[in-house]
Amino acid sequence: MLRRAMFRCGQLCSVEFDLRAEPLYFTLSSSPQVLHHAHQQLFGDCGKLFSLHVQCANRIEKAQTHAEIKHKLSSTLSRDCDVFEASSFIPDVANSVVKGFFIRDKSTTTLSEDLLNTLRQSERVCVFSYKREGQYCWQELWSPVNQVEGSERQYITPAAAAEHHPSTLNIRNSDVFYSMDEAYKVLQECTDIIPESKEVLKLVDEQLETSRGDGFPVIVIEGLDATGKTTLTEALRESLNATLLKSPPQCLAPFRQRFDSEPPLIRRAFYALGNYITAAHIGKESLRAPVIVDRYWHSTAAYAIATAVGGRVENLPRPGSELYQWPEDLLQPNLVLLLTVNPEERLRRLRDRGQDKTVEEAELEINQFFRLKVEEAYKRIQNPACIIVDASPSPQEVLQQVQHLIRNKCHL
Ligand SMILES: Nc1ncnc2c1ncn2[C@@H]1O[C@H](COP(=O)(O)OP(=O)(O)O)[C@@H](O)[C@H]1O
Ligand SMILES: Nc1ccn([C@H]2C[C@H](O)[C@@H](COP(=O)(O)OP(=O)(O)O)O2)c(=O)n1
Repeated sequence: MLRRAMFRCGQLCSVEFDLRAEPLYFTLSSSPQVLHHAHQQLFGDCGKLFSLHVQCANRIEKAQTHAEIKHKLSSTLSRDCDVFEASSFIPDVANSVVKGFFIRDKSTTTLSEDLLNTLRQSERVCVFSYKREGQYCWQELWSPVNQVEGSERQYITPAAAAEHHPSTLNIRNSDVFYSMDEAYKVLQECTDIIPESKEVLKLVDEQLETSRGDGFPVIVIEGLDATGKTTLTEALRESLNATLLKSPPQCLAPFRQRFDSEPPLIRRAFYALGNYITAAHIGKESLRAPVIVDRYWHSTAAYAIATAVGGRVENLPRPGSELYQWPEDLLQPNLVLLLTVNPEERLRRLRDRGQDKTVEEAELEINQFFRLKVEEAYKRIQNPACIIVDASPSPQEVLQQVQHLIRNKCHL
C-alpha cells in the first residue's frame, strides 16, 4: 500500500521552498499539533495544497518518473501554482529518501487536480492533499472524487532541522559512484531503454586493465568552464612533451549529448565510466610520457554533489565526509590543480570564447548557489586533494606558475 511505504514512523519530510533559507521540516502524527509559524507560510490559507511522491521499485524507473513529473509540472501548471522539491526520509539513514514535489495551487482551475489524477492513476505516484482548521493542518491520501477509503488524518507536526540535509543521504552510488561496478550496473539496467548504454559498456569492457606501474607523473587540471583548462593543458602538453587526455574520453563523445539528457543517476554513471576508460588510457600512456588530464573524478564528483544537494553551500556534506573520498578502484593522479578565477573574469572569458554553453554551465551562470557548491565540493575532495591555482593572470604567467608547481611536486 503506497501510504505505508510513504511515511514510516520517525520519517521527516523536507520542503525546499526558499533557496536562501533552511528547508521546512515536518513529520506526521495522528493527534492534532499546532502549526509552527514557519509552517504557516507553506500550509497557510493559500488555495489547494498537494504533495506527490514517486513510488517505483526500480531505481531507473524512479529516476525517469521523477524527471518526467518535474517536466510535466513545470510545463503544464499555471503560473498560479508554486512547485517545490520535497523529500521524505529517515534522518541519517542512507538511501531512505523518497523524492517528490509540493504543489501550492492558488488558481481557480482544476488543472493541477486533473494532472495529479492522471499521475495518480499511473500507480507510480502517491498524492496527498492538505486541509486546515485553525492552527491545525493535516494530510490525507488524495483522490479527485472523495477521500481515499480508510485514509485517516495525519497531522502536520513541526520538526527540527535534520542534522544532515536529506539530499546527502542518497548520493552514494546514485549521484556519485565509488566503484566501476556500481556505475556499470546502472547502465546495464538501462540497456533496454537506452540502446547507447550497450555501446558504452562495450567500450568499458574493451579497456585494458588499468596498470599504474612506475610510470611518468599524471597531472589533472580541474576547474569551472572557461577557467582556462584547455589553454593550459595544451601548453603543458608542449612544454612537458606530455600526452594530453580528457575525461570523458573522445570515444564517448558520440554518446555525451544523449546521456546529458538523462536523470542524474544515469548521467553520472556515464561520466563515472568515462573516468574509468580515461584511467585505462592514463595507465598505458604514463608508461612512456608524462600525462596531462583535462577534468577527471573531481569534476564528476563536484558537479554531481552540487546538483544533488539543494539550497545553500551549508547543505553540502561536511568536510571530511566519506562522500569526498576518491574511489579505491580508480587510478589516482600524482597532482590535481584547480584553476580558479573570479566570476566576472570567468564570464568575460566565456563570452570571448563564444562557444555554446552546456545546460549545466548555463546553470552555473544564473544560479550562484550552484556555482559556489561546485567550487566548494572541488575543494573538499580528498585523496588526492586539489591544489588551488589562481588562473587570473595571463596564460603565460599561469603556465609558469603551474610549471613551478609541477617541478616541485612531481620533479618533472
Ligand atoms: N590566463 C588566461 N587569461 C585570459 N584569457 C584566458 C586565459 N586562459 C584562457 N583564456 C581564454 O579564456 C577562454 C576560455 O579558456 P579555455 O581554455 O577554453 O577554458 P576551459 O577549457 O576551462 O573552458 C578562451 O577564450 C581562452 O582563450
Ligand atoms: N570527468 C568529468 C568531466 C565533465 N563532467 C561534467 C560536469 C559538467 O556538467 C560538464 C562539464 O564538462 P564540459 O566539457 O562542458 O567542460 P569544459 O568545456 O571542458 O570546461 O561535464 C563530469 O561529470 N565528469
